[in-house]
Amino acid sequence: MENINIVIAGARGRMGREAVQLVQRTENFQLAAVVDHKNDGGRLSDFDGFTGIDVPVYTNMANCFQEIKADILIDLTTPEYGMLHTKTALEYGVRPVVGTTGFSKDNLIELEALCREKELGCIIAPNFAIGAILMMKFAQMAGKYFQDVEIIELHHDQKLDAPSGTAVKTAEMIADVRKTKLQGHPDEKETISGARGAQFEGMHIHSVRLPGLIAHQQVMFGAEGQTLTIRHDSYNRGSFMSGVKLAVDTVLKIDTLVYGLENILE
Ligand SMILES: NC(=O)C1=CN([C@@H]2O[C@H](COP(=O)(O)OP(=O)(O)OC[C@H]3O[C@@H](n4cnc5c(N)ncnc54)[C@H](O)[C@@H]3O)[C@@H](O)[C@H]2O)C=CC1
Ligand SMILES: O=C(O)C1=N[C@H](C(=O)O)C[C@H](O)C1
Repeated sequence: MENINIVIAGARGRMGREAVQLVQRTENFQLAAVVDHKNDGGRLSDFDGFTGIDVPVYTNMANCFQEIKADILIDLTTPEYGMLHTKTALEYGVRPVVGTTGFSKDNLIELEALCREKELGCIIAPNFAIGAILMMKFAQMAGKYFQDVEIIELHHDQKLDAPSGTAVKTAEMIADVRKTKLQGHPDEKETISGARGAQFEGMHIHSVRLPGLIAHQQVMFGAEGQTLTIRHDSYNRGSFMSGVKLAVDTVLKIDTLVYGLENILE
């Protein structure tokens, strides 16, 4: 089995640390470098928690790809930098696996075109947890039969984006099959702004942020005399890693943009 050379952006973050561990313990995965917002020219081992992981740190993605042979970029940063990193990777012939959430529709359209132009694969996965993918697929199945749905996503209070990428993706998947409906009473009024949450094609999305939580989502459907609740819980960030591995293995074999792990799960 040939080695796969991987660069991780955001390696010192909550997800990045877990991804470094995944790469370290996977036989043919090789950590080539990391991209951080500080310590350019340093080594990852300079930072707490990375003893013995002696790879270079870059603050500039283009400089990194000019000096390092890489097959894959794993990006776990912020939407602004994630987009820049993903475009730079594709420009340098490196295939991105992106877990960073908060990309806009326009971002996805731009990246799809760039993948086509470069004939390179790129996987953008709002959620790498297999259970979360199933939750989204089950919610999509239910959305065909229930027009009334509310999405409640619950995350740790250090999360920057709301609603979560998973909630947006879930709403998009349901919208693909659901007959459009503006939910709730036509005359309903928020006496405190935001009480009914965000709206996506008439569906409501509610974002809960609390210390103690990791990543959770429940999709509630209602109809005459019944409700259906589909829920997924990630209790630790290890829950995302089998999906990251699947994405790395798969992105090498494709030459288009894939948005959502459900599209590659067999
Ligand atoms: N797809 C999935 O399954 C999951 C996705 N996420 C997403 O991953 C992203 C990161 O989440 P966390 O690890 O919780 O956040 P975090 O805040 O712990 O980590 C982000 C890291 O990115 C680094 N960073 C910021 N700007 C940078 C730059 N210009 N260059 C390089 N590194 C930079 C920060 O220093 C930090 O170490 C978020 O967008 C989050 O929504 C999180 C969990 C699961
Ligand atoms: O920031 C997080 O933690 C998570 N982000 C992703 C999202 O926005 O959906 C995936 C997971 O929910 C954890």
